[in-house]
Amino acid sequence: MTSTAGHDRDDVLHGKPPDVTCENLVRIYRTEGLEVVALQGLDLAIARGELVALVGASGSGKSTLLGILSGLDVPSAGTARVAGHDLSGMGRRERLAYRRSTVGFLFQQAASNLLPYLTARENVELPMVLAGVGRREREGRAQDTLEVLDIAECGARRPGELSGGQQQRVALGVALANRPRVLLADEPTGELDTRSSDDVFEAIRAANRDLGTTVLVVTHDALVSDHVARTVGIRDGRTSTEVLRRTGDGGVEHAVEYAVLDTAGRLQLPRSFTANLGLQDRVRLDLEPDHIGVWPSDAGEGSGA
Ligand SMILES: Nc1ncnc2c1ncn2[C@@H]1O[C@H](COP(=O)(O)OP(=O)(O)OP(=O)(O)O)[C@@H](O)[C@H]1O
Repeated sequence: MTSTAGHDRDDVLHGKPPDVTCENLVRIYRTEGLEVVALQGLDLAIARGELVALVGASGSGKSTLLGILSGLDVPSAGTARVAGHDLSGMGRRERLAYRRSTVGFLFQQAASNLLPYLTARENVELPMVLAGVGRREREGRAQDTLEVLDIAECGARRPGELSGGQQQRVALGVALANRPRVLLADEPTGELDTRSSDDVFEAIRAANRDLGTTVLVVTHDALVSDHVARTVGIRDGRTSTEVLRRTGDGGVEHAVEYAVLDTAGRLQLPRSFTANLGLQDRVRLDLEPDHIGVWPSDAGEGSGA
């Protein structure tokens, strides 16, 4: 078992300080007298320079988490920190600066937010113009960005003259223009065919590798979630599982699925396990020298192991 919160999980964080830290994050929506607990004590740590996929069923809290990390929403309780910013304590000015330069965003239909009368290059330069970056620096950075994302040949074309995948990569260039520490992507390949998805995911990987951008990508796309070193599963507003992939000797990839043990010692047992053994309400735990046994409450003493 492994946990993702805190600063001492070297196997997950590779010894680097985290860029994203959520501890016991809670978000409660109150509408018409009803309370929805969208995040219920979520823990997550993402190291600087990591690329992490976040997966989970509809309603599990993924968009709520991205809303908080993007600085649009604030948690009801718990802490969220991104690149040194405490997201619950930011004033208006810090929040604006945070959204402008610390985080970048890429959405499913990001391409539709490109300005149609500007070329790809001008679209990428626009956030730098707004941030007051000088012309020479702007042009150099736009060129670098287009090259890293493999769309340099599209620089002079307008969005209407580009494929869906190319448009999405230009949108990624816009998100990266001011060199954010962290990129938050919400279903960035959701609307694309396999080939274009591949290109967009490769561009995200290139940003992570060549620009050092820390990436959190929410996805239903197995092409993405099965090809990152770390996939975090979220269930009922908590991180519940993690799949870590390592390439071993001979280039063979190993994927190991872990349950997440949070800072309070809680873990979520997979539904298939609890259903299979009829576990509900309460279970009996036995501490063994190297593992913990979990039995149905009505199982006889000393069973199992
Ligand atoms: N503004 C809101 N007001 C009330 N409840 C909300 C609001 N936004 C989300 N919720 C509820 O919070 C829970 C988590 O929703 P969220 O949108 O974060 O899930 P999600 O994992 O992103 O789902 P999807 O994959 O469908 O986008 C759901 O029960 C949802 O109905």
